[in-house]
Amino acid sequence: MNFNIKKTKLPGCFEIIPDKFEDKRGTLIKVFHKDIFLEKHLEVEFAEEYYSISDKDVLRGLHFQLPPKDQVKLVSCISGEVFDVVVDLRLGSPTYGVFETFHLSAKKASMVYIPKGLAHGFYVCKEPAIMLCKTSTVFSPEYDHGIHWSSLDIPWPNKTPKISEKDSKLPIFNQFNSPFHFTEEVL
Ligand SMILES: Cc1cn([C@H]2C[C@H](O)[C@@H](COP(=O)(O)OP(=O)(O)O[C@H]3O[C@@H](C)C(=O)[C@@H](O)[C@H]3O)O2)c(=O)[nH]c1=O
Repeated sequence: MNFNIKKTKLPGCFEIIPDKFEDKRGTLIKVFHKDIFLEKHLEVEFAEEYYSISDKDVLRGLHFQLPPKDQVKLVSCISGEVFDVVVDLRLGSPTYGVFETFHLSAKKASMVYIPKGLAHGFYVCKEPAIMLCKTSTVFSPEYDHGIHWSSLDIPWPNKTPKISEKDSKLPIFNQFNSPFHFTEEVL
């Protein structure tokens, strides 16, 4: 088995397309393989894994943890469909302030590998959307932070999504003083 690792325009951020094993019963998809990830120079030390279940029109994000609790994330949509977004917040990055979008679905099965210093969020196009997320550090509420979803003219499919009260109070990108710095290591 293998993973097709596609570069995105954001250094260190990849779309990962796993092999699909299909037979008359259905499909089997592997979302992580330590040796292959090591070979491809991807993070293998994940500290937590969780999933969220969301209805249509829900938007979660754009989230990240602040240093020193910043984290690599590996996300995939295992039910429904989402419009997924990452934003580069790394000062000195050639793509600082640039976003990348992905269409993730249970059917397509691709994943997004998100390095430290990027904000992440998604909008639910088809419910129930189940998003699986591995993180390289444990959840730390004091370091949990984000930028407002409406930052940067991201072409969200819906301009009036359902969001949490916490997300409605996040600062917009232009008012966020980024503590993240770009390092060549992610290339
Ligand atoms: C993310 C997270 C939340 N929680 C708790 C805090 C809160 O009471 C409840 C819901 O948290 P939130 O509102 O932050 O959940 P949510 O908005 O789904 O947060 C997620 O959004 C997407 C976009 C991501 O990228 C994820 O990494 C994560 O930040 O779950 C944990 O205990 N551990 C966790 O790892």
